[in-house]
Amino acid sequence: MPSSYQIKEAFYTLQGEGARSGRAAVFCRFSGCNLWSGLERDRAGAICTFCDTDFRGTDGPGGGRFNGAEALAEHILAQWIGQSASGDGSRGRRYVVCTGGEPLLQLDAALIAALHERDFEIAVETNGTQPAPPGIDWLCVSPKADAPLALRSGDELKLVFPQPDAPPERFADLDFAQFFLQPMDGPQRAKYTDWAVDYCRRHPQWRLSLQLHKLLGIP
Ligand SMILES: C[S@@+](CC[C@H](N)C(=O)[O-])C[C@H]1O[C@@H](n2cnc3c(N)ncnc32)[C@H](O)[C@@H]1O
Ligand SMILES: Nc1nc2[nH]cc(C(=O)O)c2c(=O)[nH]1
Ligand code: SF4
Ligand SMILES: [Mg+2]
Repeated sequence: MPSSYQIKEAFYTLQGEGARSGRAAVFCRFSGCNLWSGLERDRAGAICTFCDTDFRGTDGPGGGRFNGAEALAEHILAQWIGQSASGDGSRGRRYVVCTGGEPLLQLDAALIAALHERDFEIAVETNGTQPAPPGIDWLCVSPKADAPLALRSGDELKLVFPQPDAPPERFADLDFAQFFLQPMDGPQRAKYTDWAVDYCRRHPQWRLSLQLHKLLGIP
């Protein structure tokens, strides 16, 4: 039986965070997360309490229930409006960012194969608590203080900062190619941004990730 995927929304924009910020991508936001129900009444008691995202249900723009990997991959392809570059094909390659919610609760080998068949490079934004299927091209892990990490290597580690029980030093020796601090959005964002700037100045292993899409007012 083919898998069924629940998608909150799917949209074409620029990646706003981390090493690949500025790159055109289809964002596929999977519904549901293992660290919070997504209901405001549950937030204070959740494992992850600072989430900036509505990932409940399938009612967002481009959202829905998809029966099978082929159907979802076709839907993602339909969002891609970028032109392919001339040349050897590696420039301007199709790019999909699987996020959520927690994408690794649903992303599987069938969907990875169906996206690769459509010439997508596949990125994942994950809280790192779930094992990852093989074939992901770009893995971004964003640890949460109270959630043990199953994924301890990858392309980038992007820590929302500050988290009192998750100082950057806790992650600095893990096997990632790049390390980012992303100021926690909310009422204190300006102050946390100053703190993150200060930390990156003193610890050059870490780079600053601003959420570009919020600064620009794009999705
Ligand atoms: C909404 S999460 C979805 C993917 C996955 N569940 C995760 O946590 O990585 C996408 C990214 O937004 C970050 N994020 C969530 N809430 C944030 C906030 N209030 N301020 C800054 N970044 C935030 C997460 O840490 C993660 O890097
Ligand atoms: N433009 C844009 N970039 C993003 N990078 C990570 C996002 C996410 O919600 O996972 C996100 C998002 O929601 N929008
Ligand atoms: S783990 Fe990610 S999606 Fe889940 S509540 Fe935290 S930030 Fe939001
Ligand atoms: Mg977001």
